[in-house]
Amino acid sequence: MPDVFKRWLYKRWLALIARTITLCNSLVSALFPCVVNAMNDVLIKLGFVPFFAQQLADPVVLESRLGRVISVQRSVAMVACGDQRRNVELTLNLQQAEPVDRPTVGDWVILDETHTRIEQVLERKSLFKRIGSGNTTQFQPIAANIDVVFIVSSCNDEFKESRLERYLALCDEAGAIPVIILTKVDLLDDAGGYIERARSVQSGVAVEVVNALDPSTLDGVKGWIEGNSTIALVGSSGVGKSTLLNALAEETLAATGSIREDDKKGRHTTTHRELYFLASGGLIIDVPGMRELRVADVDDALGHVFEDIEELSEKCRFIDCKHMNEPGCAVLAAIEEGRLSGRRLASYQKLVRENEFATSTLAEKRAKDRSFGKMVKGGKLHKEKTGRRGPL
Ligand SMILES: Nc1nc2c(ncn2[C@@H]2O[C@H](COP(=O)(O)OP(=O)(O)OP(=O)(O)O)[C@@H](O)[C@H]2O)c(=O)[nH]1
Ligand SMILES: [Zn+2]
Repeated sequence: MPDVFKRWLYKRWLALIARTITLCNSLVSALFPCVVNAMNDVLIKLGFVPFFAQQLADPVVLESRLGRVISVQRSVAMVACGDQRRNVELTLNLQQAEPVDRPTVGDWVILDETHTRIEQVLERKSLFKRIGSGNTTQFQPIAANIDVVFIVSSCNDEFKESRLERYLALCDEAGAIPVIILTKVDLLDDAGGYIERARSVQSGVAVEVVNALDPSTLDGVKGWIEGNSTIALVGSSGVGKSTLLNALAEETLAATGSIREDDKKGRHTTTHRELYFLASGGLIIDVPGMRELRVADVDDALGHVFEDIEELSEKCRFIDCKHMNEPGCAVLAAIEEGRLSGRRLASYQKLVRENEFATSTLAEKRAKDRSFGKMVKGGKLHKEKTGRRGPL
């Protein structure tokens, strides 16, 4: 399928999702007027859709105790609740939950009756997550309930195909639509080479090119912000995420900082994740540049991002071909003939290895946690029984 057609399909797909959401909203209003009274404009501007309404049995919760997480600092979260912003604590249960189950930016949450604590996190419709940095093998949630991810990269030495492939795999796993945004196009005579390279990282992926300092170049990017959709801005420090956010918002919402001249790296100006509201509609989560972006559970996602390699490997002589030096390897033949780059195969193999290792470590950990949970439960049960026996 030609790339232009795939990009067109992506845009149509986004428009279809927006229309479906509007249609669902109308259906819910016709069928459940009380729910919809509560699903007022404010909630809808916060990105509320029927997917979340279905999880709430009590309309009172909808009216007064539902909120969207704007930012989280340790055990305190800033939550948009109606027209107000509240600093609320996480309950002890949530503080002790697995990191991935704790509230994160973009989550819909239910507060307790005093509006001082988060009681529950609603099921997410999407979640961008990575394996946390350091020695951990736990998922760290980055942004929840996002529709589109702007993967930002600049037209200079920072640009790396392998980094984009990693972001694309995480985005696919998250269940969001990826758009690669190339910034700093004003510093080049011709950005054609960067555009070509960006398009080569996933068949049909959308690529937009901007000078984030010049609002007149942003029409293509704005086309991806439909209604009250939520967008996550990800990419290395210094690529211009906060600059782009400010330009889209037409006001200074986030601080920006200069980059180092020698290696074009940023200075990690943005230090925490935060959800911002655009006056024109739409919500944007600015994510600080992440030094490490480890993947897990991206088996299917790698199949989508590296569709070309997976298609070629079906023609390899051996079904378990690793494309190292096996005879009859269709992938190596494609490299030999210049139809595939060696860099892309190396990047694919690296991600496959990393994914296999991290996914099996996670599975082991989950199994251990389950058996530990059973042991604790067993012990508690025993105590309760002993307690009840009392006088014996
Ligand atoms: N010439 C030019 N400079 C840009 C562009 N986008 C951003 N910059 C500059 O690049 C520098 C870094 O921009 P930021 O917006 O702070 O980058 P960031 O991605 O938010 O960085 P972190 O907050 O550290 O993650 C600033 O000096 C911006 O003015 C662009 O399109 N063209
Ligand atoms: Zn092969």
